[in-house]
Amino acid sequence: MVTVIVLVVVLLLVLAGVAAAALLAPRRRRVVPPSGGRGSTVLQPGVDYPPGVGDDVTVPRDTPTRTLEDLPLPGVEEPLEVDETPELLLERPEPVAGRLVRLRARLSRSQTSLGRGLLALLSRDSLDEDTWEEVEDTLLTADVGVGPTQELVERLRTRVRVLGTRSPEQVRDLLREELLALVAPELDRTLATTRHPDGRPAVVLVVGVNGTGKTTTVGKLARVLVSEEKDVVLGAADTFRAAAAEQLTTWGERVGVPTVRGPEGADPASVAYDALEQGTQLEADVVLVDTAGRLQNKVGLMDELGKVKRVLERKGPVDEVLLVLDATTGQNGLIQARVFSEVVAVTGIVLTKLDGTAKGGIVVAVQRELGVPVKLVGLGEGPDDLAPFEPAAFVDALVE
Ligand SMILES: Nc1nc2c(ncn2[C@@H]2O[C@H](COP(=O)(O)OP(=O)(O)OP(=O)(O)O)[C@@H](O)[C@H]2O)c(=O)[nH]1
Repeated sequence: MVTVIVLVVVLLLVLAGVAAAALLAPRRRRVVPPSGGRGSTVLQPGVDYPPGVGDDVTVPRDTPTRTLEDLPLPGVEEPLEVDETPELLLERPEPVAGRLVRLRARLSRSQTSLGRGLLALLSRDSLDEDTWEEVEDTLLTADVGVGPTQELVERLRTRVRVLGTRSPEQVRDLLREELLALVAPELDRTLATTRHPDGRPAVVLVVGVNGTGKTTTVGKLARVLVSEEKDVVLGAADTFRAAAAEQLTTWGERVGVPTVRGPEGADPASVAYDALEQGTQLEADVVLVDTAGRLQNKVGLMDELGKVKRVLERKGPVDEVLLVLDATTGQNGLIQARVFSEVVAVTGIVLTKLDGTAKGGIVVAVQRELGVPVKLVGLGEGPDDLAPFEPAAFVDALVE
């Protein structure tokens, strides 16, 4: 009997406790916003959900009333917010095919002394030692480099001897063949810009000394990729120079490509990583990362570049490391190339400002130096003045 009374009392106490808890608990329906992006905005009681106990029900007068479509659905990930330029205002980049042909006039104009100079020398009736020395000087002046120059002169000497009398056409063909061999047409110059099967975008890291044209090249390359119908995301990891991020954003906006940037002086590696994250979320094909122009003798800065690469590699290997070299700096460019290749494994070279120098021979020298192909050439300041490097078209422009 006593046991029954105790059980009844315990039961009554439990019921009373439950009732009290139900009365005291705030009647608030929690709406959990999806993480990140627009979903992280603060939800307003009375706007987004019915006000509960303890909620401030006074809604600011200027709070926009949200429609049903605006409300985030539970469990539905919202897309990342990307500023988009209206379709009508976007520029249409020029197709890539045949660009080098369009820019050929510029190339041949700047390389007159190399191409025409050699043709004139080799067309002389008798090729004495002085003439061969002039041939050698012409090649060296154009930055072909000592080794390749000696090789070429040797081969030309042999072939001219075999030919005997030569027609201008024969001389041209001979020179074209030999210069082409020197430019190594067999090298693979394709750019790795295809999304990986696991959905990861291709990552292209662009490095080089300041002023060589890195930011401009990233902007131009974005246009090349857009013209190939690729989805691109830009990473402004040049946090050293504030204007660089601005410059890159403008390049992107012109063709509707988003740019990820950080505050001035931010860690470049974290900006690069964020760009890759966004690229992945937006299902982009390629993420192009611009880096700060850094002097090759600043060990700390070079370390920083290594860090950018390592951080990107947490998601998978970096697909391309493009080293931007200014063709007008000649041998100095070679020194830079050597230093950069020690820090990051360079996969391709972009030779800029070839329109403003007679030193086109640097193509040969830098490929020899690094064992890496020149993949792109800059031939002007215009937005579409970047062309894939085509050895045959390049040599034709020299000897035409
Ligand atoms: N003529 C010519 N000028 C070029 C070419 N490429 C780049 N430039 C110019 O070179 C200058 C420097 O280019 P940037 O892209 O700002 O150089 P950067 O390497 O990014 O410089 P930092 O951001 O300081 O590291 C700009 O005035 C470009 O217009 C080219 O192929 N031909």
